[in-house]
Amino acid sequence: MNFTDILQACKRDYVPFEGDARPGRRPLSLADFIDRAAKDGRWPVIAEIKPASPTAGRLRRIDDIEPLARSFKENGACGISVLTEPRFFGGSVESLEKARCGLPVLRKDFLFHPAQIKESYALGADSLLLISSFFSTDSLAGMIAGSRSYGMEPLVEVHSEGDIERAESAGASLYAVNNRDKDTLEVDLGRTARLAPLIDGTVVSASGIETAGQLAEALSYCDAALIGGALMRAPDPGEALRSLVYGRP
Ligand SMILES: O=C(O)c1ccccc1NCC(=O)[C@H](O)[C@H](O)COP(=O)(O)O
Repeated sequence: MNFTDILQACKRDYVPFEGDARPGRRPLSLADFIDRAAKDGRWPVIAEIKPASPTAGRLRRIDDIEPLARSFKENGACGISVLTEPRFFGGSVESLEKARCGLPVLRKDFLFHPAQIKESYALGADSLLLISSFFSTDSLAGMIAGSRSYGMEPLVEVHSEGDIERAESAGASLYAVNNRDKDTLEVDLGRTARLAPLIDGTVVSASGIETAGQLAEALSYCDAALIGGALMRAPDPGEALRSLVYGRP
């Protein structure tokens, strides 16, 4: 089950959003919260809520998202990433609203359709993930512009130099280097070291970061890190986050 398989399944399951966008909400800026954390002397970490994953299976039973999100905020997170894909990640779109706690909430999903931008805004997201390789340059530019029309700066995920070129041409400013291979799903933290220096913008290193040493290494190339599995597997996810955010090796 690789990225392409998951995307195809998401396309098959997709029901177009026809709800109301509930205009008037001003999304929070992930880049601003990343800067703020760095200025406060915290390691900027986006804490991810991920009940399950294709590589790990069931990670954590989460009966109540709200206290988990609050504990991530209290323990120094600069943002909350919420997996909303149900079949492979055990997520739900309702979790976005529940995760709102004064930090920017990222909708982490395999998004592909322009209507999903309005949907993400309506559901309470402050940002949304766009995986560069899923789009042509023109369609990615359209998705980025569409997100900005709702005040959301999308996090554009790259896996290769080609993905970076497409994202730059499409006008991205907030990037995630995903250390997980799209085909094999293997993690290579060296990808952050190779790709982050090629990017002009705010850069987040995502996937496979488990220890304070790995976080420090990632942050020597990037502005922030996105961590899911290591927090979901911990007996106390807030405490695990705290030791990463404040416990510099
Ligand atoms: O997490 C997976 O197993 C996975 C498999 C296939 C496609 C995507 C996958 N994860 C999505 C993510 O990008 C991660 O949840 C995120 O970067 C956090 O990674 P981690 O800290 O390794 O849980």
